[in-house]
Amino acid sequence: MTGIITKAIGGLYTVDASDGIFECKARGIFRKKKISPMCGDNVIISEDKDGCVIEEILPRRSELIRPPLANLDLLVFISSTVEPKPNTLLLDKFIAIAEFKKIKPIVVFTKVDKRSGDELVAVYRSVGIDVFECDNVTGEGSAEVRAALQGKLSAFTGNTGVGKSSLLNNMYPELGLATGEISKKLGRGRHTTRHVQLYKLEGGGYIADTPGFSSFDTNRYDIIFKDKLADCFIEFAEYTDKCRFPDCSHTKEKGCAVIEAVKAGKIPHSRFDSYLQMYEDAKQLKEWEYKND
Ligand SMILES: Nc1nc2c(ncn2[C@@H]2O[C@H](COP(=O)(O)OP(=O)(O)OP(=O)(O)O)[C@@H](O)[C@H]2O)c(=O)[nH]1
Ligand SMILES: [Zn+2]
Repeated sequence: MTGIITKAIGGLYTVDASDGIFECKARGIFRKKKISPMCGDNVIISEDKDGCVIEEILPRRSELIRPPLANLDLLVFISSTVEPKPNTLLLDKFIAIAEFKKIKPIVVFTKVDKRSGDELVAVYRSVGIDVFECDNVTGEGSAEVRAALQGKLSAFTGNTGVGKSSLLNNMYPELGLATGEISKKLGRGRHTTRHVQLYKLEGGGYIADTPGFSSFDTNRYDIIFKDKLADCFIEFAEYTDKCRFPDCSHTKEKGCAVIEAVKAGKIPHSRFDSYLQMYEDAKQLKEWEYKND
């Protein structure tokens, strides 16, 4: 039987399989190989008189270590247009990390009833990122986000107060009804538990409750090597091979095609500013400090 791990606590795994939900232990072989099953893992399980066992972990599409989560398809970044104020540097940091991890980033601007998100939306759309606008008071925009999440494994992140819970409640009223305070829990700023958990969505897909992941504290997660950073800004791709110097850092060089594109208005200034800032941060770090796990 195959299934997906929806909870992993103390060596006990909850697996959602076609035949139902099973509590499983892992084969000792995993410990020997130093791999441990994670939430989001697709696994093959077997059942005997002693209970259920995870026999095999299928290849991962993506992998996050903190929080431990496999096969995440989408990282959804929620940002308010007003209060708390949008912070493009933090947003770009998270988008870059998602790109680095081969997870698709999605951006949602909330509170558009109070302030238009048009300018921000234009920036991210021009880059080629999927962007949504939501007014969580009326629920406008939530159906579009929900449709984008259908059939995927997604995680939400965003500063406290941006409207994560409100959006989740608008998108999945059934989740709230079925499980009480779940959607509030999913959106909470300060997590009380340390465990990742997946919630199954009606119509297919899962949402990850990722403790500690909801605040924009990127430094605690991953830092991208400076020579890999440009690849994480997807709109740079069509210019980087046109730079005069093959080892161009795209920060100040003569004949840098990326800088030319910024000047010509083809790459948004705010994105380039974020790149420069992140490049500076990456330069400060010694190699052993990187945790590109
Ligand atoms: N006007 C307006 N208010 C909103 C919108 N979305 C959320 N709010 C309000 O903003 C406040 C914070 O919303 P929450 O949904 O609790 O935000 P959160 O991101 O879940 O916050 P944490 O749980 O602290 O992480 C609440 O008072 C909401 O009513 C919106 O689109 N428009
Ligand atoms: Zn360059």
